[in-house]
Amino acid sequence: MLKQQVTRALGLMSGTSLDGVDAAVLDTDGEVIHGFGPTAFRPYSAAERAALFAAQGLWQGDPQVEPVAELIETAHAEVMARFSDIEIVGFHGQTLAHDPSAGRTHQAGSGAVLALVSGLPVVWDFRSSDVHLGGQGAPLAPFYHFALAKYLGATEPLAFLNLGGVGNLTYIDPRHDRPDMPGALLAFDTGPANAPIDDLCQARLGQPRDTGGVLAAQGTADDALVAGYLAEGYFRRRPPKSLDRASDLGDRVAHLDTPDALATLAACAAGAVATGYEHLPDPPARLLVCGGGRHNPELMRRIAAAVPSEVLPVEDVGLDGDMLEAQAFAYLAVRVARGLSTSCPATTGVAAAVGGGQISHP
Ligand SMILES: Nc1ncnc2c1ncn2[C@@H]1O[C@H](COP(=O)(O)OP(=O)(O)OP(=O)(O)O)[C@@H](O)[C@H]1O
Ligand SMILES: CC(=O)N[C@H]1[C@@H]2OC[C@@H](O2)[C@@H](O)[C@@H]1O[C@H](C)C(=O)O
Repeated sequence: MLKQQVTRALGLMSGTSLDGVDAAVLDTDGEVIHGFGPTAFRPYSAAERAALFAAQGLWQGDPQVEPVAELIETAHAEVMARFSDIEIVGFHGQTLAHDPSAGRTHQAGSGAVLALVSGLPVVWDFRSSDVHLGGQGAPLAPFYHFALAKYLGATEPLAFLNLGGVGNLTYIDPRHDRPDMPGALLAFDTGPANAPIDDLCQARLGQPRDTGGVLAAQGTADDALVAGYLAEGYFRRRPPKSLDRASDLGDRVAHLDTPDALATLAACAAGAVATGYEHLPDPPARLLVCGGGRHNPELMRRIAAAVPSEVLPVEDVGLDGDMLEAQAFAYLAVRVARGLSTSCPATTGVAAAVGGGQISHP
């Protein structure tokens, strides 16, 4: 087991938006953040994206997974080769399927292969033990968000919002000493965020996203559709709770023209965040936003209008919003190596604080 020492860890994240592999170096002992290192992004080609999209819903053991896992491992090996002086790697893999109610989650790609390729210890399969113990298996970034709140010197509750393919919200009370203490954290997936927007753009326009939210800004949201959607079970259910990439939002907006459909999807994503606030102990003064959705001004405008917090991209407090999740898996890798927990009842609903992930050595 790793001793309590500052370790240079590389985190690798390939998220539900299927845009590419984020890679970021973090210096940490698994508790305190000591510094941030270099970062890299390795985009998926259109063909790789299409293969990952087609593989959504596949479980471990399906023969169709093998070529997709190879694609994922190759892309990650390429980006790992750009780094030096790394001591340990946190490899998230690519979520292909997620059904915590059945105790199952699937992050494709083998950390054992990457350990052999890189010659480094690789921590991976972060979510399985959590779902085996009755947890949602997600979100896992909250323990890192807690460490970031300490790093920022926060003394009052604040929240982080990640706007990836799916959105997730973490409420932090930094007056607590440890992330797994009751009251220190509350976290959950808010709802679909960029994934339905990207899928609609891909299907109708052959482009991967609504860059800058330009099209959504030209449309009018169908407020009745948004209100009906947000009245449904998931949004009302108390956390912990998590989501798969899949949603039926594309079908729901199929009758709308493209700008109106995109405005409606942005309103659903923003409304899901605002509805999520109903589950927080108190509205935090500041909502710090990371993930690709913060590059979409239309999404950010709608969130700022819908929540009683100051809404800021994490860059406003000196962090890197494109690399925060990759840093999170660097942080969690060091925690796993030190035998520390990576989730707790308030973040995933797991029965007790648990450390996820297995370690593969070269
Ligand atoms: N300039 C931009 N304008 C609009 N949207 C953007 C822009 N840049 C990125 N995005 C959106 O952000 C997405 C990528 O976000 P991010 O990398 O945070 O997601 P992810 O980590 O893959 O997902 P998750 O957090 O759900 O695992 C893109 O797919 C796109 O929808
Ligand atoms: C099953 C899965 O991969 N979930 C992702 C997804 O993308 C965003 C949201 O849904 C979050 O719950 C999680 O990722 C981040 C990194 C997390 O675990 O914190």
